[in-house]
Amino acid sequence: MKPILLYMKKLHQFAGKKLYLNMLGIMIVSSLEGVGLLVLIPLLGIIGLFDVQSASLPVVPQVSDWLGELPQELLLAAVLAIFIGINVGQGLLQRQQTNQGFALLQSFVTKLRMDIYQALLQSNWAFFLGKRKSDFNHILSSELSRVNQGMQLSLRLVTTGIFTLVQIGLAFYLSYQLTLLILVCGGLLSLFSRKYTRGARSLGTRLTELSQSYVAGITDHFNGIKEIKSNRLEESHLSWFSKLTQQMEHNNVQFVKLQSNSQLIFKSISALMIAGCVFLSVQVLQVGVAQLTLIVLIFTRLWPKLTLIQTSMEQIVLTLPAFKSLNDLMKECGVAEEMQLNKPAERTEQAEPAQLKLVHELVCQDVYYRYREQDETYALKHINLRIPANSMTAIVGKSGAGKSTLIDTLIGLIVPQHGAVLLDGAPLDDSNRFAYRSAVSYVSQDPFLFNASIRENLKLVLPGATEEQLWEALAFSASDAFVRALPQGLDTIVGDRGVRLSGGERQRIVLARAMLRQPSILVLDEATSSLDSENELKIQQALEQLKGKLTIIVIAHRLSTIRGADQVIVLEEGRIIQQGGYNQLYRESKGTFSKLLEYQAGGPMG
Ligand SMILES: Nc1ncnc2c1ncn2[C@@H]1O[C@H](COP(=O)(O)OP(=O)(O)OP(=O)(O)O)[C@@H](O)[C@H]1O
Repeated sequence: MKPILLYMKKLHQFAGKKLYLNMLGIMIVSSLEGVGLLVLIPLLGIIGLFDVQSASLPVVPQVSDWLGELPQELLLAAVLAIFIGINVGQGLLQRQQTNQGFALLQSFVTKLRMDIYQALLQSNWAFFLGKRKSDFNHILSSELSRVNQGMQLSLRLVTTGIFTLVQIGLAFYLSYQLTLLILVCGGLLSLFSRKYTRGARSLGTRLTELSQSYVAGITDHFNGIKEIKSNRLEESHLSWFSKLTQQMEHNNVQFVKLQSNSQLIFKSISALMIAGCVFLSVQVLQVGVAQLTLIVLIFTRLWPKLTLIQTSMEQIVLTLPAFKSLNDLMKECGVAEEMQLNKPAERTEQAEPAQLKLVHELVCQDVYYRYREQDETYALKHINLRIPANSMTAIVGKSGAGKSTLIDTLIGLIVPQHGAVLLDGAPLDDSNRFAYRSAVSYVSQDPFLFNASIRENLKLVLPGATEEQLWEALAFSASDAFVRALPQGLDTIVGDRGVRLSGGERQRIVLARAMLRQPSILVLDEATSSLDSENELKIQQALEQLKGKLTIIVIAHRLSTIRGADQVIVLEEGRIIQQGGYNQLYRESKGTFSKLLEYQAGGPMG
C-alpha cells in the first residue's frame, strides 16, 4: 500500500484545505445518515413496534417526549417530515461533496499527467536510449487511468471508513456488546480475506505486464504496417494479437471470479452471523422485540459498509502495480533529469534559452563512450578532433562505425565516460549545454513531421516567422517549387509523420525547418540520403554558400554529398582512422576513405 499512501500524501499537498473541507462534508453527510437512523426509532415507537422508554436509548426518549407534546394526529406526519427533511438534506450535501471531490481528483490527475510528461522531457538522452517508447504511452494512458481509478477508490474507502466510524460510534451508543461482536467478526473476516487481496495484487501485476505488451505490440505493428502488408505478415500478427487479448480476457475474468468468490463468502458468513445473533438473542439471552429490532437495524446498516470496504480493498490492490510503475518512472526521470522546464503558465519571453555562438572551435579531447557499463567495447574510443567554427566537417565510415554516437556526443546529447568536449575552450557541461543545444539544428535520417500543415511544421521552431522567411528556408532546401505546386501550398497537411510526402520531400521540409531556426551549428545525419541527384546538388550548392557563415557537420554514406567539406573524419569501430581535407584523403590511395570512394564508384579508382 506504500505507493498509494505516497500518492494520497501528494493529493494532500496538492489540495490542502479543499481536501479537508471535502472530508468534513463527508462527515456531515454521514452524521446526517446516523440522525436519519435515530429518527426511525421514535417512528417505530409511534407505530407501536418499539418501546422507546424500555430501550434505554440516549437522546431518543427526549426526542420522543418532545414529539409526544404534538397533537396525536400530527405526530406521524411530523416524524415523517423530519425523516424526509434529513434525508433530502443529506442527499443535497452528498451531491455537492461528490461533485467537489471528483473535480478535485481530476485536477490532481491532470497535475500528475503534466508532471510525468514534464519529467520525461526533462530527462537526458541516455535515459531514452534504454527505454521502450511505448512504455511511456502505456504509462501516460492506461496506467494513469488505473491510478485515477485507484485514487477514486481510495477516497471512497476513506469516505466509507469515515461513514463506518460514525456508524460504529452510533452503534456503540445503541448497543456496545452487539457492536463489539460485529467488529470482532468483521476483523476475523478481514484476516480471512487477505488471501483474496493477495490474489488481486498478483492479478494486478499481471494486468500491468499484459497491457504493457499490448501497447508496445500495437505501437510496433502500426509503425511497421507497411512491412506487414508488403511481406504478408498479417496472419502472424493477428495470431500474436489474439493470444495476448485472450490472456488479458483470462486475467480480467479471474479477477471478477476472485471478487465474486470473496463476496459469496462474505455474504454467507454475514447471513450465518445474523442468524446466530438472532438465535442467541431470542433463545439464550431472551431479548425483547425492541432489542431485536436494534440488532437487525445495526446489522443492516453496518455490515454493508464492511463489505464495501472489503470490495474496495480488492479493487485498490488491483491498481497498486500502476501506482508503482508511475512512481518508478518518476524516480528514474528524477535520476536522469538534465534540466528544469518552466510550467506553461510560468513561461515568459525571457525564459527562452539564450543561444551560445561557437566562435573558434569545437574540440573532442580523448573521448570514450559506451552505451552500457557492461559493454566490453566502447562505441567511441580515444577520439581527438577539432572542428573549426564556420567550417564544414564530414564524418564517414561503415555502418556501426560510431558516426551517430560521435554526433550525439558533439551536440551534448550524451556525456562521454572519459574525456571532454570543449566549446571555444570551455568544457561542455550543465552550465552551457542548453544554450549550446539552442544554437544547434539537427536533422536526422528519419526526419520527423507532425500531422499538421507544412506551415505549422515550419513555424514550430520559429512561431513568429514571416511568409518571406518561410519561403526563403524552403528555397534553401530546394523545396519551394514542389510546395508551390501543391494545391494547398503551405497549408497542405503532411499526414502522420509526413506520410503524404515522399521521403525526399520530407527531408527537404525538415531541412528548411532546421534553417529557419537560424542555427550557429547545422548537423545533418544522413539528412539528404533520400534525395535525387538533382535536388542533392541544389542542397550541396546551398550548403556551399553557407560555408564561412555557420558550422556544418555532415554524416553521409553517399560521399558525393561531402565533396565541399573542409575536413573529413573517417571512423572505424569507434576510432578515428583518418582525418584531413577531402582531396588529401582522396589522394591517400591505401587509406579507408579512398577505398570507400572506390566502392561507391563501383570499382577501383582510375
Ligand atoms: N542505443 C544503443 N544501445 C546500445 N548500443 C548502441 C546503441 N546505439 C548504437 N549502438 C552501438 O554503437 C555502435 C555505433 O553505433 P552508431 O549508431 O553510432 O553507428 P553509425 O556509424 O552511426 O551506424 P549507421 O551508419 O548504421 O547509422 C554500434 O556498434 C551500435 O551497435
